[in-house]
Amino acid sequence: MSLLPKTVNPDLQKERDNASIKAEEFAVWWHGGKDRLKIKRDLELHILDDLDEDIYRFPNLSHEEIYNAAIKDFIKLAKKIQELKVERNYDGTDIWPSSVLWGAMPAGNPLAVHCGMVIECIRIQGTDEQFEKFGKACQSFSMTSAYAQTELGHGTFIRGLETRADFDHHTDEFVLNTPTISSYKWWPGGMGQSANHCIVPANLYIDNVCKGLAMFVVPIRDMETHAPLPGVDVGDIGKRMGFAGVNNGYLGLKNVRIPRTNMLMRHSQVHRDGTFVQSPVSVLTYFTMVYIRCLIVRNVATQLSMAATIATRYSAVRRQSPINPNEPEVQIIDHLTQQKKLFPEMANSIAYKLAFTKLYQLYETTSQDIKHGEFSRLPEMHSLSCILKVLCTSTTMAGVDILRLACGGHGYLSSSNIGNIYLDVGASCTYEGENTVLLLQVGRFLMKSYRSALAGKKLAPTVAYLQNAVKEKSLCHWTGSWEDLLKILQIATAHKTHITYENLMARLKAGQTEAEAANNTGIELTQAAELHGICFVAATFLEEVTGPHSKPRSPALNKVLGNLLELFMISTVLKYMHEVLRVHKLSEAEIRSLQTRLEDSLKAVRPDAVVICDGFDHHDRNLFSTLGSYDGNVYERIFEEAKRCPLNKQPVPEVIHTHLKPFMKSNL
Ligand SMILES: CCCCCCCCCCCCCCCCCCCCCC(=O)SCCNC(=O)CCNC(=O)[C@H](O)C(C)(C)COP(=O)(O)OP(=O)(O)OC[C@H]1O[C@@H](n2cnc3c(N)ncnc32)[C@H](O)[C@@H]1OP(=O)(O)O
Ligand SMILES: Cc1cc2nc3c(=O)[nH]c(=O)nc-3n(C[C@H](O)[C@H](O)[C@H](O)COP(=O)(O)OP(=O)(O)OC[C@H]3O[C@@H](n4cnc5c(N)ncnc54)[C@H](O)[C@@H]3O)c2cc1C
Repeated sequence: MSLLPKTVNPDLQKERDNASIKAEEFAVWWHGGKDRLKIKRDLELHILDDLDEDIYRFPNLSHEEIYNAAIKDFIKLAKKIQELKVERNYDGTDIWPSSVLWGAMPAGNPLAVHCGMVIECIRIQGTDEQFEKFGKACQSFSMTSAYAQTELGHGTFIRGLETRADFDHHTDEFVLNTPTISSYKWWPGGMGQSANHCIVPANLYIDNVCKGLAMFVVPIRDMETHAPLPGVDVGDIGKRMGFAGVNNGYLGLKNVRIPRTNMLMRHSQVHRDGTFVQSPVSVLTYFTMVYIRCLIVRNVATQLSMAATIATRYSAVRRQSPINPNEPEVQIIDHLTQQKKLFPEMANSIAYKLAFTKLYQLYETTSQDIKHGEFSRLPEMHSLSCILKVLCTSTTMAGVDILRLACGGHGYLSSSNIGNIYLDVGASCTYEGENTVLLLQVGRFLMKSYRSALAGKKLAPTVAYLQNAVKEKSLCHWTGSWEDLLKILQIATAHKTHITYENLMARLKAGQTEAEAANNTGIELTQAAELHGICFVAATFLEEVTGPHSKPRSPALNKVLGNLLELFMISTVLKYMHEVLRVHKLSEAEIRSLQTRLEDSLKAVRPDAVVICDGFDHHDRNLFSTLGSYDGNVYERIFEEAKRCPLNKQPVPEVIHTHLKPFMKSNL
């Protein structure tokens, strides 16, 4: 019998009653309007309510059981979404790469890469005819696929990939091989047993001359029997730290033949006579990664808001220690240090979600440009998607752990679901470009931009601030306004960029090659990149709160957003104070006033913390947390989950009879 009360925990109810805004108003803003919020809720209602609950307890299952359950759940979801016939997600992205659906599959989704990455890859890299043939088959699931780029020996350094595709003039085919153990494809999501096709990036050879990287649609399993095709060695790579149901796989190819027309040929082509037509821009092969990096920002910001919701609701329900002796124990959310753990992470999730919206607009413009043969936005797009992917994933990984600590011992329970979120987010720091490697890419872009700024050339919009900041070595007058806080961060970034540039040049002058100098300047390049990203995120947040709004907001909601912005700006400037002080000598009194503002902003957020999290509007089934459900009946849920533990099924487990008792007896 369920112990769960039908009522909401009174402390949580009190929070909702006394807040300055209604959660609904925040939810409408957060989801970009009433219509979009409705799409999300309809989708959740349609897909979540009759899903099998057991998958949420997947830590109790074996690797194989998790995979089986994940496949079955995916099919249920897919059928329901097909019934709905919705095409766009609430944030304007395609319905398939949807963060709502992501949350519905807590052990991971063996066809996430198929839905989220491969379909877009075929759209970007394939011709319209190829999309008709392969893309549509993926959309309808008559074909299932994986994106098989990474090899056992190379993930980061794509130019080092060893898989080769040789053109056979006689048969009009490509012959694919992974000639060494290190060239085995390793890691692709869904490749183990789920996919019957792969997109394989491989080096293209014509008459034994390498033409560079191209992408090939390679059937790996029989369309009828699903058995591996001749020459294909495929399987699951074994348990990962997280991503339990994702079916990450390995793949070896030995003389596997595919028709020439299975090479994705939007940007480069091989004709029947073997003529090779080069892509107008070689890095277009990398553009699918740009797309996924954008989606990761949205996904991970959502995961941070999930963890923040769990920890904040729990902190409103949990009582521990009085603040004033002789008074009752307070809700732990009233301890100021607890607020410092919770609220900055709420603000971070908002900041990155807003940054995603801007990033995605740039992605859509850049994609349109590419279709029309215009490539000038690519470097900026690449740099921005890299830095936001890095900052959002690393901030979230650290933030989720802080939120876990904020839940004390119970945060460590598997049933809090924070551990699972942490492991998912941890993977995102590595996949789709390891974070340090991506920071170095951004550092490289900053060096180029700085050189252009020194030459008085026009810079790309997201680095345009460097131009002024280069001239303005410090702030003339410090008022401490949000605009000043942003400006000081920008000047600190320009300074960091400047000294990094100087050090790079000094190394070049001393005779180091460009590559050696870049390697030796790596630490500063990554630091400059991080600061640059922070400036973008801060500017976006500031613009949202103070700029002209497309949809009018109530003064109360504006105040709440202003409180969160204040917390974000002050926390950020304090975090990077060591860089700020290099360009502006803030006085002791000015620094103290920032500390006071930090404390005040926490207090300002406090009354609305629960409704802000309610406004993130996470369905209980997505959170699936004993600590974070809407009704706040924490202790009853923890108790119920303990009772469900498989070990408690019998009062005395078999192993006690067979081992522990005999051992105890032997020691009598
Ligand atoms: C029914 C329910 C349905 C539910 C559906 C539910 C669906 C739910 C879905 C939910 C949502 C989905 C969430 C995701 C989930 C994902 C899961 C996990 C996926 C993980 C997938 C992967 O993990 S897949 C492998 C990714 N693997 C990398 O990520 C390798 C990194 N490695 C590099 O990326 C390059 O290797 C590296 C370092 C740049 C050097 O490359 P390199 O050495 O060749 O190049 P250089 O450094 O020399 O650079 C030469 C010049 O190229 C420029 N440039 C470089 N890249 C450029 C680029 N991309 N665009 C433009 N320009 C670029 C550069 O800026 C230079 O420009 P310049 O010369 O002007 O300075
Ligand atoms: C959960 C998960 C899912 C994945 N899914 C897919 C998928 O679907 N398809 C796919 O193709 N791949 C997939 N991958 C692979 C993933 O893309 C790679 O692991 C990732 O790109 C990192 O590459 P790597 O493993 O070679 O790391 P490495 O590059 O070997 O990194 C190891 C260390 O070396 C450092 N390093 C490497 N190069 C440099 C450099 N140039 N400068 C400075 N430091 C450097 C890194 O910073 C890091 O500290 C997945 C990985 C994971 C973990």
